[in-house]
Amino acid sequence: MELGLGFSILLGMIMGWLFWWKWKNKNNKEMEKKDDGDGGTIPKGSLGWPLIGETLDFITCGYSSRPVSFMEKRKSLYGKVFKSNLLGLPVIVSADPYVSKVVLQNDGSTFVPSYPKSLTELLGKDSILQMSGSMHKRVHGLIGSFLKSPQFKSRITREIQMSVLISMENWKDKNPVYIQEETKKITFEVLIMVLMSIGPGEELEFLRREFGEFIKGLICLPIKLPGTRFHKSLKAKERMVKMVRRIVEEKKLKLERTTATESESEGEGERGRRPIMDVVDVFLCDAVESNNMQQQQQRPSEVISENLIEMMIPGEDSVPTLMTFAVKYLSDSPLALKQLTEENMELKRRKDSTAEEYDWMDYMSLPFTQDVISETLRMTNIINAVWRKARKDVIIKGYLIPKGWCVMTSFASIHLDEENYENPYQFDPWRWQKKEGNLSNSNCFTPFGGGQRLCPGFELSRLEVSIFLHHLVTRYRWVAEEDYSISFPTVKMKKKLPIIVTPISL
Ligand code: HEM
Repeated sequence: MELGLGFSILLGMIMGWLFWWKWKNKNNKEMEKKDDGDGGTIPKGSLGWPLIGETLDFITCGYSSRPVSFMEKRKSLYGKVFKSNLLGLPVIVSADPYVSKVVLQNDGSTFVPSYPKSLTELLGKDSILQMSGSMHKRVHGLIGSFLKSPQFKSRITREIQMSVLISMENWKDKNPVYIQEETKKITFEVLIMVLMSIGPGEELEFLRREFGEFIKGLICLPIKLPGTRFHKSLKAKERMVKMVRRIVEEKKLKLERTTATESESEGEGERGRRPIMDVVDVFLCDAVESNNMQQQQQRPSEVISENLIEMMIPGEDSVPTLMTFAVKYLSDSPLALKQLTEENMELKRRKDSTAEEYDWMDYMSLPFTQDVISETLRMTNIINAVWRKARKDVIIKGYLIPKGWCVMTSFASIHLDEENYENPYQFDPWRWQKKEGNLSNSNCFTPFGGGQRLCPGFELSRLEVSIFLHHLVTRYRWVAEEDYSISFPTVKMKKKLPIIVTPISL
């Protein structure tokens, strides 16, 4: 009896699989028929196994020492643009700089961001990462202009310096120093300062703890049952929203009072003088200035709080990873470390002799330091790809991307392609001085994405790393203990990069 039941289930599964396979092939053939009509062809490639597609190979390569091997294998079979099926979705993978550029530069009319379900649910419907069109353009512009403003730059330079120096102060008693942990503490402090002007203390620690809990659920099964990973993340987010909302409301009250006083005493012209200290101010002032307070009052603090929490996601892990890998590459490349130290010592001597404060430009205009950062970004591929979904059929360079399919623009494949970079696996900051061939082609270097969604934090990230490296090499010598990188699900050093530091006596 049991044998009979088992056999029936097995037969049922085989029949189901055959139907699915037949249906899928029919669908593909229909798609390919479409190719002839309008001039584009769906790229070559394989959709892999039923349901799982090529996901297993994708993940296995991700865990290996060479995560781009998934792309490399298929590039050699099908070319730089190929089709696949990943995480249950039909995908066009692009390792072609031009195709990726066209996808990234789209204004949202053809391509919209595509994220795993767990992430979209945790972010909520008003999320910046998911919005598109004119609303996205406005919010992106507001954040970008704030982060580029001279007032912000000079204030944040001082804040970052302070945070780096306080952290490094204790290092000599800490050996070994775990770079990945130390940098995470520094950059989280900076991020929260940028977003809502909260300095070290209980509130910062609360956010650090809850955010750590929240992000664990970004890539998991989106099941809301108590006890599940996803449910714990949702709860952590609720606690954060509650706290951030209080801060937003306090600031809003202050802003409303100032606005009322201004209108009574000095008139409209004075509004531009309101100091904008952080991203909360940016959002609140925008609401006032666009005379939008009424609409904003319906659910303002909630949406602003959610947006702020969501802005922590791209900023929280990426900058410390960049710092950690810069230290790793420099530890393995004594010549680069020597040149970087000389350049930074020169700046330190100049500053010490004049007793002048450092400003944004002092750090950002060190050419070799910037080359070290570019080379670290190229090799580390912190965000190795972005995903978009096609809202309609589109043809790029003769490739048809069907409506509903995703496009994965693989930055890592382009950054590690020997057609674009000679000896791509070699850490060579000097290559940026030559600026030959494809190095001058900005489509071949996109660690911060591109087009409408170009990372608004790109200069801030470079500044943070420049300040960190400056104070590291002018204060300490170090020896790195053995460690190695892992790439899945995110890039990091397996043992958090322990280093033994010795203070430099000048
Ligand atoms: C090394 C550090 C960083 C890297 C490599 C990085 C990379 C990226 C990339 C590739 C994107 C584009 C995503 C897409 O096209 O869908 C992006 C978007 C974004 N990044 Fe960064 N990021 C970094 C640091 C930061 C920091 C410090 C902040 C916060 C201040 C930040 C805030 C954002 C935001 C808000 C977006 C979304 C922009 C939009 O969709 O309009 N990022 N980042």
